[in-house]
Amino acid sequence: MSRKFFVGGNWKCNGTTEEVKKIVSTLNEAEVPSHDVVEVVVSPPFVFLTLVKSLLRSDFHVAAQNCWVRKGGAFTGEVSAEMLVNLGIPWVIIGHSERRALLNESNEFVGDKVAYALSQGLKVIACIGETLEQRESGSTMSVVAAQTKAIADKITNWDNVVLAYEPVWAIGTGKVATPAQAQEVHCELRKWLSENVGADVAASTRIIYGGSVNGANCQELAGQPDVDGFLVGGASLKPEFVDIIKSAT
Ligand SMILES: CCCS(=O)(=O)CCC(=O)O
Repeated sequence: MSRKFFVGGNWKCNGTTEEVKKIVSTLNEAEVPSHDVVEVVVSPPFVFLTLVKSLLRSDFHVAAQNCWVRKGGAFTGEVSAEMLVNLGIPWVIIGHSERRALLNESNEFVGDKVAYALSQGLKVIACIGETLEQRESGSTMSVVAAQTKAIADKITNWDNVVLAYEPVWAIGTGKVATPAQAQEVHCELRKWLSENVGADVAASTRIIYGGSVNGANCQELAGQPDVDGFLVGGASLKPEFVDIIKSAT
């Protein structure tokens, strides 16, 4: 089964109105493979979501960088899944390592959030990944399997889930996993899905890589059989994001 390549751009907490308009203009003018070949989603800060959605080309889509998902209303400062649906924002990133580490979002809480976001009609980029300490102790696969299990325990339909493997030690550090390291984890994750969820889900679920992807390393990473795309940080704010989109194989 072929899996459509997926390239997400996580702008994190960056940009002014003018800078956002400039990035969108660059994306709107870019010549990229058709949407049948690559699915492109950009994720601006909440405050720019509707502006980007209103200006972005129709074959690219917008994602929120998180959403609050618990019945009984959202905490001050949060944006609920329902609000994103109301605004016509189709995608949301959930479980990013920065939220897991800094806001203590547990595996179970992330699983609940993924399930609730899907139940509201959102499509989810679900992030998993190990820390440097966990990798150096040899527990990478047990960590990412536990994170994936916490999601699998709460959902039955994976059609609108993209799994994003983010080695925490590669985020914002300039350190990138080697293609072999990324392929090894992606392959093991697909095997875990096959053994614990089902062969069809394993074959169809996009597993994308995130962690210091740029225009120079994207081709080799994209050439790995179980790397189905990227979630790109800093480079997604630069024109080289177009080169990363073009790395779709
Ligand atoms: C899977 C999340 C990756 S991300 O969105 O944090 C980008 C990280 C980077 O490119 O440094």
